[in-house]
Amino acid sequence: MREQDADGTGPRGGTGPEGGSAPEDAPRRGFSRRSLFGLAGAGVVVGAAAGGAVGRATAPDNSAMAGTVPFRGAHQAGIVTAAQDRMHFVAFDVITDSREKLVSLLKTWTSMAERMSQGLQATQDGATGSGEYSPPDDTGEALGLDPSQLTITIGFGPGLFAGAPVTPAEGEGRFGIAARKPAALEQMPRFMLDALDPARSEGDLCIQACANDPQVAVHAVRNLARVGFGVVAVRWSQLGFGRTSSTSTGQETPRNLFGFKDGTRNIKAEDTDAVDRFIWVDGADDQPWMAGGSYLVARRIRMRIEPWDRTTLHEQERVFGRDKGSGAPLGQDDEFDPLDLQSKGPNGLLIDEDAHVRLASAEQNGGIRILRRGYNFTDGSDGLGHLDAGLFFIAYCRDPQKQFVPLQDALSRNDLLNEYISHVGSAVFAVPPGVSSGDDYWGSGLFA
Ligand SMILES: C=CC1=C(C)c2cc3[nH]c(cc4nc(cc5[nH]c(cc1n2)c(C)c5CCC(=O)O)C(CCC(=O)O)=C4C)c(C)c3C=C
Ligand SMILES: [Fe+2]
Repeated sequence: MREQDADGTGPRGGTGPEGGSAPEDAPRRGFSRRSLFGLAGAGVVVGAAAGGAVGRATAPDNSAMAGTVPFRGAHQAGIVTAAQDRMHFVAFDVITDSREKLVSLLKTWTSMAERMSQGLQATQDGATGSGEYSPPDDTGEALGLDPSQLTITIGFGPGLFAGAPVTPAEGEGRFGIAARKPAALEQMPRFMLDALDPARSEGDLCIQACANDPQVAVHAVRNLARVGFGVVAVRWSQLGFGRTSSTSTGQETPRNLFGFKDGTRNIKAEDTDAVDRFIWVDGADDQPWMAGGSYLVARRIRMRIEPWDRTTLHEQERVFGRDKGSGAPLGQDDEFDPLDLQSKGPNGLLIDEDAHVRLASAEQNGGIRILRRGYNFTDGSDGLGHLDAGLFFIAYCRDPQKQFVPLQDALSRNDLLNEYISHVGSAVFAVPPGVSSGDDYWGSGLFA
């Protein structure tokens, strides 16, 4: 992150705020301590892969640190963007009833998010430019760090549309937008075995910051939260340290904390038919302001790693229906071999009737698919001698009621995985389309 940009228009050599900049266009940053480590890390991964050893699928290489992801476009970044290695997710309560203050914050956030995605400080004055007698405009912990493919994605929760109006307004609700609430934006129903903690659930707004450097993601969330003082309050937040799915065919499939490859049959950005069909909202679906947007479902899923670690390999593979080493469907050889749900061995179905992949498959669910973009987490201890570890599951879909809800309903009833997991947090957000040119801002269509 550069200390200050000279003209406020974007990074040197970049394509400006409209086009964003591709990784190749990113500003050259010299050899900081961090980028030397990045190069060394890349070397190790390449070397290991060439030797046939098991490398770290999610290790960031130098280009992953230096690159920027375009902020503007028809869709927000951070959805079909190749999943970065780190995440900081935060849900906010809006604590004002002033529509004007909320809109003003959304405009400020848009400008800051665009700058930070470009590897710039949150504002032009930054950490040191607003004089000795004012609090710095940027908190400073990302100074000297690379952009790290930071993406910042915003979502609007159901609560934003609700509440009694303070002053009579067009569409009712506390911000006059109740009539614009999409039908798809309903809180999740209660699923079987849900053990939800209200303090880790719901929220009026969310920010998903993903990057290949954890400090870059945390810096982004922290600075947005900082300027939201008096308008928003942090309700809950979650750090994620390793992606649990691939969203691009160019990415190696990572592993979750149960040690299994996760994301093999995820929707990939290159499959544009599936992306259009299952992720992006169409203008005719419901509320026109959501055209080009999507819906985000977040589930904090605790994974009982201690009993899992005492379970035999055979049982672990039966639970998922896949081979632990290769990731292949049981009965097949390679990770990407087709899932044959009918194939039988001497003891019956090779993929158990209640195996996770069977119950979650499109074949078993009327063709439904979702985009998975989750992260591993460990958050200290549960106070009972266990690690509080799990998967912060993030799904993007065109209509959560028609995609996530039936899928999770089926899983919650019969999934063999249920013995080892527990859903402890839940939230849903409408993710508006991307920001276009000029003065456009996050949610402009909703507040127009
Ligand atoms: C409601 C949706 C899903 C939840 C919740 C969920 C939790 C969950 N999943 C794993 C690990 C794996 N999931 C895999 C596949 C898979 N999972 C879902 C959906 C949910 N998972 C889908 C739609 C699929 C794809 C099914 C298919 O079509 O084959 C896999 C296998 C590899 C892969 O394809 O990704 C693993 C492994 C965990 C650990 C977990 C909760 C903690
Ligand atoms: Fe899954």
